[in-house]
Amino acid sequence: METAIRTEDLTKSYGSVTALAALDLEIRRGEVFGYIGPNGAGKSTTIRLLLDLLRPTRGRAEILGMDVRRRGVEVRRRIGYLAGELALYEELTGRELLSFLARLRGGVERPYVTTLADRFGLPVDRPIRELSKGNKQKVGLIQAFMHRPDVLILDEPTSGLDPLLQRTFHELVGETRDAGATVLMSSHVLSELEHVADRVAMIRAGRLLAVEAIEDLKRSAPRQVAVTFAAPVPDGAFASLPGVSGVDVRGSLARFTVHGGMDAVVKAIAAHEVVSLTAQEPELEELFLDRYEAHGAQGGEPGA
Ligand SMILES: Nc1ncnc2c1ncn2[C@@H]1O[C@H](COP(=O)(O)OP(=O)(O)OP(=O)(O)O)[C@@H](O)[C@H]1O
Repeated sequence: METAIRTEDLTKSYGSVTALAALDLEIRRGEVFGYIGPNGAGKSTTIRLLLDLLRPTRGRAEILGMDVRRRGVEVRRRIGYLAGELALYEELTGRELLSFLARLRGGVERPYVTTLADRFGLPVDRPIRELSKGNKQKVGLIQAFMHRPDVLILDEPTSGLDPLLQRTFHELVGETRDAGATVLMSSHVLSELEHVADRVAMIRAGRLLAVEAIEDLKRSAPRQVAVTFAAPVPDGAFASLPGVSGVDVRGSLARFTVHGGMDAVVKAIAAHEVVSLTAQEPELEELFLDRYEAHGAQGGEPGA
């Protein structure tokens, strides 16, 4: 397995406040990695340490095998970065700013910049200062993607984007991953990541709680099943099946919860004539929140 981003014992303290505590993270090449946590959890701190915009109190970070402190210039050439708080040259138009940044970077294909601007529907000829938050975010996203970097590090990329544009963004992330790039993106809500991320790390109060594959989260999550049969089924029909709980059979309508694989359930259902069936996907957000609560933490801010 090739590693795109690795941190070892990465720690940042501000006086007695530990913004990030001993983070060990390994992000594979070619994966989309979500980084989620509530406000103040330490997401931006991690990202700023990776970009070498902050100096760690302890520990180190590597991108594409290069130490981010010692080889910062080389590292930055290979990455695209979207800051959580954008600072753009307000007097320039989007087109002017993007050409300026493209010249600074070098190696940018102009037609690709135009394609990205068209995809996001950026009004390229208006001064940045006149743009809405969402339109400014588009400029930030385009400059992060335009040189087709090997690694993208995006702090709250969907902030300010409407649902349609979020989809455009997700499609772009998918294509970029398929082309072999690695994407690290932060968010404070899982629903923004679940359609696009391969794995998700949860951070809270500066500490990494868990790293999970979205697929595993979904697979292990309980599903609510409701089946309407053509004729009444026996009361105890599904109670003894593996992973089934909370069975409620009323005449021809059966409801229950399934944990794990659905195979035995589907086969048992198929023994009867089925009129309709729904199996509700769980809200992953809730699953995550359950886990947060299990850790007993309340707020996102680290303790002193
Ligand atoms: N310069 C600083 N001085 C003191 N404390 C700081 C400083 N920068 C960040 N912190 C603290 O570090 C913690 C982590 O902040 P960080 O910005 O990384 O959180 P975040 O997860 O990105 O949150 P958000 O979703 O609100 O952006 C917070 O408690 C914050 O108050």
